[in-house]
Amino acid sequence: FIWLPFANLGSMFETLKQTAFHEKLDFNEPDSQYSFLEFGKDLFNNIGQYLTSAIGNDDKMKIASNLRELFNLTTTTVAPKTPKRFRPKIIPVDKPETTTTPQPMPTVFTFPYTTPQFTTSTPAPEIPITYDPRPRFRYTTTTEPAIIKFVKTTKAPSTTTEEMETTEDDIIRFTTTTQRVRFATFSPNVPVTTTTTEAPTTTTELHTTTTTTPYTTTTPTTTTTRTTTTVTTTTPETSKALPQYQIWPTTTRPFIQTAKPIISSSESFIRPSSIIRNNVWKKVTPAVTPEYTTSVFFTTPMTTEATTTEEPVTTTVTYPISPTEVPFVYSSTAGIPYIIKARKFTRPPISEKIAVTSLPQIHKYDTCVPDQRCSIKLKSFETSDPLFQYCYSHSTMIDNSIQDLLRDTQTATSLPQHISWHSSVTPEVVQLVQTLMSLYRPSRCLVIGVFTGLGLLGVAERVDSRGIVVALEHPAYAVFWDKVGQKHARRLTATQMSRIQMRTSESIEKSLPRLATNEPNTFDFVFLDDFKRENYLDDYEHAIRLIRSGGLLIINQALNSGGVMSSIDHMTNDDRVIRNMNIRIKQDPRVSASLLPYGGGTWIVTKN
Ligand SMILES: C[S@@+](CC[C@H](N)C(=O)[O-])C[C@H]1O[C@@H](n2cnc3c(N)ncnc32)[C@H](O)[C@@H]1O
Repeated sequence: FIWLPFANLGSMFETLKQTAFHEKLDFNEPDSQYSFLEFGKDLFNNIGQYLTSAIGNDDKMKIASNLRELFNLTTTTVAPKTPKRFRPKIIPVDKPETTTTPQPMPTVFTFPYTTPQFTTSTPAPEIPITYDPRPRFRYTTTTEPAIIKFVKTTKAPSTTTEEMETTEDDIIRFTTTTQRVRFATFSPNVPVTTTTTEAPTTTTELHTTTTTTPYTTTTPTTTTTRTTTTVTTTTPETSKALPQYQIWPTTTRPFIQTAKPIISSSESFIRPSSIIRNNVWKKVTPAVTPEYTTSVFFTTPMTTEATTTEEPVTTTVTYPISPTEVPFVYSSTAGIPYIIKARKFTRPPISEKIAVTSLPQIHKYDTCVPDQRCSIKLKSFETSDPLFQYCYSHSTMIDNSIQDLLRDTQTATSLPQHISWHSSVTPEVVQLVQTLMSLYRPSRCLVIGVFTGLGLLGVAERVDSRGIVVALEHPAYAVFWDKVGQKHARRLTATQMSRIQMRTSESIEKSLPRLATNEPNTFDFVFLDDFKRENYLDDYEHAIRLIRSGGLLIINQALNSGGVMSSIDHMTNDDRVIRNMNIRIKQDPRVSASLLPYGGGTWIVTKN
């Protein structure tokens, strides 16, 4: 009674009455402790008004006590109400998470490290972390079925033979294409040297045969002369057709291919033997090798011309043409059929400009420049810093097939403008992933972002023999795995290959939350290497939900080429998101994590 507000006793009694009503207490019962409410309301109203106007607070308390005695009221403790139904705690989604706990001042050394000095011009304020811990998408379906893809490719050298009829008047012009690959060697304190290597070539040979067949009609005897030219194309084995180079020699310095192939053309003219008479291309068999697609175009109809000779003549002429990696065979005479061989997938026609601009730029690891976006090159592709080169070159060498895949990624065609082979994970990170995976052989692995599959194959090699590797990729970019990565997946055993579950039916923004909703806490290992860095914060949250306690998460490209250290004015959007993610990981009580300045910046995160 005395705890209630004292301003207006009348309304106070009204309130009590309401309470009693809600508690289902009958205040009209004479025995009820609330029975005074009904009769005393008006009386107390008057007393209340009097008290309010006439006396001070202390006196009010005394009077209240007297009134209690007067009406023989006992103070009873009312049991707290049990909540009628569960009310979930509402977590603010957009509010920034801030740490309010004051950090003790370090005495001996500073940890975590202080803000770098180079950002003094505009001190970077803390960027609010806006992340939504709830799944964005709710799906009722179960996990989508695994799509397991197998590739079967042949890599043996192949020879194809095409036969055609031709004539001496016809000048057959062969455009031969030489591929030269420039690549540079660089290592600590050694200037860049550029070497040019001739790519092994395909040889084409012409064998011309003329057969004259007599046949009898009327006098005189008529014979048909038919000239056949055989074009034999020999394609060397793919692996030999590409220049050999190594990324991680264990004993010598790193030797990195940095340039793309330059294609130059030369022409040679061949006049077939004078015996050849007929201008007829009789038969053209498309040369289909595993590496080539051949298109055959005919622009003239087949004709035969009969001439009179005494006896059949057979002659063979051989024209070796070398090099002809991508031969164009056609006639100088209009209307003569020609053959165009489509270019090999891994050998795109690359303009001189691209080849020249792709020569390596040597970056030394350095501090950032004030008033600019910070750009630090740390990847083995880019740095010539002695420390990093030493570390990278002394790391265990990744196997040849991963080097081959990297090389094919470098020369792969049809890369959209915004993707280059630089999007590929670096070999040193694949090495790091494999080393960590060897420690505890995870069973259920997830690779977010596949591209040509360098990381995916690295993971597939180390996954436990009973495990699986789920790989998420955008449908629009799945082509790189299909066309480049899968070719190299043949080095995996059939069981290793069958462990890869490629999911490319929807974008990561959809597939990852769905997976996190359906299969939380089930993955032993997650490799996050998404191209869309603006999703990194969300991806991190989903990845943490997916990983079991004790599981491992590796995040590639966590420094965004140093951009995360820029002052706020010079940050790109991606820099901001990755910086927020880094802050989030630093503050995340669920994990224990280390950020290494290795590759493009690598997070090693374990879930507690
Ligand atoms: C940096 S690359 C991954 C490199 C790869 N981990 C490797 O081992 O070389 C990023 C990949 O994420 C994919 N990606 C980007 N945005 C995506 C999205 N929204 N959904 C699905 N995949 C996406 C891109 O297609 C690209 O292949």
